[in-house]
Parts: sequence; C-alpha cells; structure tokens
Amino acid sequence: MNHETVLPQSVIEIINERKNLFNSTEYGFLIGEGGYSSSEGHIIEDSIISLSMGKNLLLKGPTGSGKTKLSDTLSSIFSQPMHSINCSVDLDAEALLGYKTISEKNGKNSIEFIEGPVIQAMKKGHLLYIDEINMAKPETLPILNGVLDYRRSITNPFTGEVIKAAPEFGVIAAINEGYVGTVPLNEALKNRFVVVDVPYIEGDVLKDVIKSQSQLKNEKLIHTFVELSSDLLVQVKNGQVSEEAASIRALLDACDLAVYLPAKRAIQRGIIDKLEDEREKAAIKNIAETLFE
Ligand SMILES: Nc1ncnc2c1ncn2[C@@H]1O[C@H](COP(=O)(O)OP(=O)(O)OP(=O)(O)O)[C@@H](O)[C@H]1O
Repeated sequence: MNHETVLPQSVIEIINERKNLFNSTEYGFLIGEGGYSSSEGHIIEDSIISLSMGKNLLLKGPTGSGKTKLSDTLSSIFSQPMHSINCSVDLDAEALLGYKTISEKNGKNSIEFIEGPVIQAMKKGHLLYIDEINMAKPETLPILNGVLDYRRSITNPFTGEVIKAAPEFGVIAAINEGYVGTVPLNEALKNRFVVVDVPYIEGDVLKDVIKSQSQLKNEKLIHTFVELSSDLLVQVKNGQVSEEAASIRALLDACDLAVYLPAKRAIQRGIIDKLEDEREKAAIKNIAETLFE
C-alpha cells in the first residue's frame, strides 16, 4: 500500500487562502511517492499551518530523518521556490545577505550588489531554508533577528537599503541537536520559531519510502531492512549506538547496495563504516548477522 497523506480540510483551506498570494495554481493535496512521509500526520499538518500563519518553522531531528525532504515537500505544496543556506562556523553576513562586486557595463566599471539568499527570498516572497542553524557562530545569526520577528525587515548593512519581506515570505530552519560541532541555539533566536520534531520513520511508512526511493525491489529483503531499522532504533533508545546509526539516509544507501551486494556487505558499506566507535560497529554487525543470511 502506498502511504499517501490526504491533507485535512482545514489545511486545504489555509493553503487555498495562502494560494491567493500566488499566481500559480499547481500544487498537490496528496503527498505521495517521493515526498516526505510520516505516520504522524501532525508533522506535515502543523508545519503547513505554522508556515501559512507566517510563523518561522524549526525542524528538529537527527541526521537523515527527512528534514530537508519535508522542506522540499512544503516548498512544492505551496508552489514556492526555496533558497538555502548551509550554516558552518564560516557563515558570515555576506553569505546570508550578499556581497558587492565590480561589474563592467559599456566600458565603465561600477559597483554592484549581488543579493544573497535572505534578501532574494524576502523580496521574491520565497521560502528560506537555514540548514544546521546551530552550526553557525552565535554572533552571526542575530543579524536576522528583525527578519525573523514581526518586523519581517532588515537594513542591508552593505547598501543601506531597507528591505521589507513580501507577505508570502517564509522561513524554515533545521537543527540536529547534540551533533558534533553544534552549539546550543541562542534563546532569543530559538524563541522566534515554532518547533516541529522530525523523528526517524518506522514500519509500513519506512517500507513505502524504501520502495519509492531505493532501487531495491526484493520484498523479503525490504521487510528485513525495516526490521533492521527497528532493531537499530531500540539500540539507539537504549544508548547502545549513536542516533545516526538509524539514519534513513544510511539505510537507503544500504538498500541500494543490496541490489548488487550481499545484504551484510551492503550494511557494512552503507551503515557500519560511517560510524567511528568500534563497539557500536560490532553491535550493528551482530544485529545484521542475526537478521540476514
Ligand atoms: N520521512 C521521510 N519521508 C521521505 N523520505 C525520507 C524520510 N526520512 C528520510 N527520508 C529520505 O532519507 C534521506 C535523508 O533525508 P534528508 O536529507 O531530508 O534528512 P535530513 O534530516 O535533512 O538530514 P541532515 O540533518 O543530515 O541534513 C533522503 O533521501 C530522504 O528522501
């Protein structure tokens, strides 16, 4: 069975309201194959409602849990292009807002400002996706405080231009708490978002995601990979292995490889060898030995 999420009437209405802001008429009410899937319907519903009401959305979940997929799905539901920022310690105001450059026109040099993702998304009324927001240096992001609160505006420090966001502008950020290199998100910044947890999917929903996103078509193997994932999640909950061991991204890699490699070798390459801790690796190898021939 394909798990398509039929959006509740209230959500369809709010999308319809919001749609009046756009020219486009093309968007899907069914989130089907290839889109974000979850047995917890509230994840998609709450995200849509929050964005529709002009709230900033913070997706919180471990690596490979579908945060980017959910953002892409929201972008297609709203028929709204998305501008992305990948945060790192090197992220600076220029990477967010844009930079000045010298350009030549009719033999004359002039200084031109190339708009960055924040200003483009604000002016065009697009979505802004801020990935790994807790990887940025704490002093960099406060520049966005005015963009993220009721003011929805910023004074571009490079040009002096005051930019007021178009009404349909929306912000989605993603955070992977506890991951190496992350810093706790500044309270004032966190306070400007509504938070939606994005956990790893399990069971039939996971089976459908494997079927639609992996090249693996062998039903029995797919079933066993779903069991593997469920066992890994138990180990994560018991603190035996780190959260990323149960990443859906890694699982999909292993499923793909299992089309051509024996399953245990596919798991070694796709899941085990991505980890550092020898005890963790041995624990997962052990589970794989018991499940796969
Ligand atoms: N619930 C889900 N529905 C559909 N696809 C999913 C889901 N969870 C994970 N995936 C798939 O797993 C892979 C990883 O997902 P994605 O890149 O969205 O994770 P992420 O949470 O953004 O990871 P990271 O924190 O490392 O950036 C993608 O191929 C995505 O399609």
